[in-house]
Amino acid sequence: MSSTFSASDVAAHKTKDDLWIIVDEDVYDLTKFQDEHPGGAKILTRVAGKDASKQFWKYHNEGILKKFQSQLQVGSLDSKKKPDTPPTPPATPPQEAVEPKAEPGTMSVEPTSKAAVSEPLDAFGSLIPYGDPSWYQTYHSPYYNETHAAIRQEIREWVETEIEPYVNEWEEKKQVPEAIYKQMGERGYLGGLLGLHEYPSKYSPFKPKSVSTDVWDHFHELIVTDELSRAGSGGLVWNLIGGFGIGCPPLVRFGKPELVERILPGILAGDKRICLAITEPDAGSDVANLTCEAKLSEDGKHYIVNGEKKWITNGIWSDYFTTAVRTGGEGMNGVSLLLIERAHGGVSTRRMDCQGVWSSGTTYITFEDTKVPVENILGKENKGFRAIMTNFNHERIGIIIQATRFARVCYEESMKYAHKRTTFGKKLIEHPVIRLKLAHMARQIEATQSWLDNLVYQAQNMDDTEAMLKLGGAIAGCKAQSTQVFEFCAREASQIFGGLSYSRGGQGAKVERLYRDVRAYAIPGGSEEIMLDLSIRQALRVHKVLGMKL
Ligand code: HEM
Repeated sequence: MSSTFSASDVAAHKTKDDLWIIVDEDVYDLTKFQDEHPGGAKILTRVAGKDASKQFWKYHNEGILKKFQSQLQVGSLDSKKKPDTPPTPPATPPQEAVEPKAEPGTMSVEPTSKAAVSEPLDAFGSLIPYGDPSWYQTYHSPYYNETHAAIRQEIREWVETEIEPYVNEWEEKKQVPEAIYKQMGERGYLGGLLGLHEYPSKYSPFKPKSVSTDVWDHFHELIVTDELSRAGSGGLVWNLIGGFGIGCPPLVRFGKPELVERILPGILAGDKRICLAITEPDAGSDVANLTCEAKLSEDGKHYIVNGEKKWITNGIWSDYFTTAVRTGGEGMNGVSLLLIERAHGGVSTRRMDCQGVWSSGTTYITFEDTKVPVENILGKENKGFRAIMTNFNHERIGIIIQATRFARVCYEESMKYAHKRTTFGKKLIEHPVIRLKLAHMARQIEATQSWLDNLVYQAQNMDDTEAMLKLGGAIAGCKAQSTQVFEFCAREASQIFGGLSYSRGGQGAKVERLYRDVRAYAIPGGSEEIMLDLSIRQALRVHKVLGMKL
């Protein structure tokens, strides 16, 4: 935007038929827009020709400007400085600035050894305390390095410009544009979201731009999911990675080489979609009891599949279905995993209307005499249960990452709003009752993040079998922890936003939406009740083997 104006130039456009305003030294022509302005036209005429920054920020958040800027901005004030790189606080504060004084009741302790101390990274993001994980905010971390910072920067830029401003619209339409999913492939992100120890370069036609695939690890994967979640929409995240993140890993791990070579590159490029079909109308967390049957044809070349699947994320858009079927007798030893292709025929999908995650495409599927070649089996016949269990850890880690970031979004939005909104003559942040709410949110978010980071580090350093056995319990416990924290934060944020989070859209949009998304996290992937019980049972089983003494 090259045109520059003086404040008096703008002041000349002060009528309903010629209505300009200034927001943060940028000039907007609202003449045509005023009649479609959701806040009304009259309120705009009151600030016509003037600097309306204060009024603007009272009623809107950043996303609005990003969305409308290209359409409405006509220039900037001549007083506006050219943008230069924003000053970032140094990662290590200068020596003289550090004068820690112990608060009453605290102790000042000298570090005893510097051997294990990693250098903190430069500051990134808003620096709202606890608004991002601590490694974003110049604190030390044993897990994150410059390559993690690079992928974080790349995704945040993409999400803030091309996704976040449009999320409300997409959610109402219950669909994310296909182009966004395609970009997930073209940006090389899909290949990095499989929970593998190595990036599958051989099969991925595209690679991430800012990080070499040689160093790609579980923390890069965590960051992709985490930064996507900052858009504050479970529907968006599940649309993009919900089906893929749980449906594709079993294909990669257990599929026959010819099958993997034939279909994986198209999936990783973002051209084809895959989902995981396990849950049935009568079998949710109780996987061993599923009834969808796959009978071997007389010539032994095909399975004939009949049955129903329910609450399947992305099913309506999927080309491939990683499906749990009964190939043998009752219980877990009669279950197999089969890669069913829509092209096999006999596959019907219909959208289900749900409380939350609207743009995720929750689906009811029926298989009627679907003829699947035996080559499409994933792993061995009747040994599918183990594959499903291995997959659960990856799925649950994904849920923990998302739920923890959503809790943080609720907290961050509340913190920003508490600095804007005045009640009873004081900003909300000046009321102790509001600070108490924020404190209870922050302490739980930080505790969950630390547990999550530790679990990801463990998973990174264990092989799949060890991780499945040793981490299964803790991941289940952390899943329940993260969804309860998410639920708590969504509730508290909603109380802070009041009516703004009861109506849809506007400043409370993220909080309103996330509040509706809570159950989509607390129930699937193992309900909280089952997760908590498993967290103890599984840990006891493992620690008995480790030599537990009671
Ligand atoms: C670039 C200029 C502006 C744009 C693009 C814009 C856009 C919007 C949009 C999209 C909404 C719907 C709510 C949301 O999604 O956040 C809205 C609501 C509103 N706007 Fe604006 N607006 C602009 C300027 C202003 C100004 C200068 C004022 C005040 C003087 C104002 C007052 C309001 C009010 C009161 C609401 C309703 C808020 C609510 O429902 O709580 N807007 N605006």
